[in-house]
Amino acid sequence: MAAFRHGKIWPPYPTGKGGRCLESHLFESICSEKRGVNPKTLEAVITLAVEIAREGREGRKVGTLFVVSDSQEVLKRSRSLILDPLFGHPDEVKSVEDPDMRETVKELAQLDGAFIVSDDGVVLSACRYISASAEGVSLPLGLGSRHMAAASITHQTRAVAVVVSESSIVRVFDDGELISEILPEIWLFSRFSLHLTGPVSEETEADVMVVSKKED
Ligand SMILES: Nc1ncnc2c1ncn2[C@@H]1O[C@H](COP(=O)(O)OP(=O)(O)OP(=O)(O)O)[C@@H](O)[C@H]1O
Repeated sequence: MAAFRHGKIWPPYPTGKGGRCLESHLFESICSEKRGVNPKTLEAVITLAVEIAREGREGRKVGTLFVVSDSQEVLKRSRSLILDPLFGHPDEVKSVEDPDMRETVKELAQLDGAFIVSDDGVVLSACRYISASAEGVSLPLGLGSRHMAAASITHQTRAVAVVVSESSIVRVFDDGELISEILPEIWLFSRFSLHLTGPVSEETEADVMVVSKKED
């Protein structure tokens, strides 16, 4: 079972085989204090998102969305698509750093909708439809409704959103803007098109590339 321990993804990928372990400082520039969300929670969510993008589920690609922090405002701007599978479970078992919870999230990620994660790292709700208005949000062309929901909710609240695209790219949104694209190894061997525009920085480690918008 994969786990997030001491700032590392462990065991290495693919799960159960020999290989590398991804040091968490690859995500440090994304998870800085200036995002206004708990950096430890954001890092755990991004690491989980990269795991989902790389592993998929039962041989299939999986896409999903995490909305991190400002959870009361995010809950107000979203609704359950089905009876919430996380409802009624104590917060102690719903930490995004807990290996059992991470496996549960990977299973639930196959369902429609978003996960809502509190600033202190509790996965509060799953399968949420985000109904934030897209007014004033400009998204790079070619991204669909999951990405629009991520951009919109971060425009309307103080949350940061992490999208796992079914095309195995992880994208991070803050303040209604795409701020980072994370490419697992499959993309590094082929042509890929980034949606970030303007000056960007690139970091590569253990077959993961992080491309981030350069801060002003
Ligand atoms: N407002 C929303 N809130 C939560 N989830 C959404 C919302 N809109 C779409 N989704 C989810 O995104 C899924 C894919 O939609 P779509 O293909 O339009 O998105 P996309 O941005 O192109 O994502 P991908 O790159 O994964 O295909 C939907 O099946 C649904 O589960």
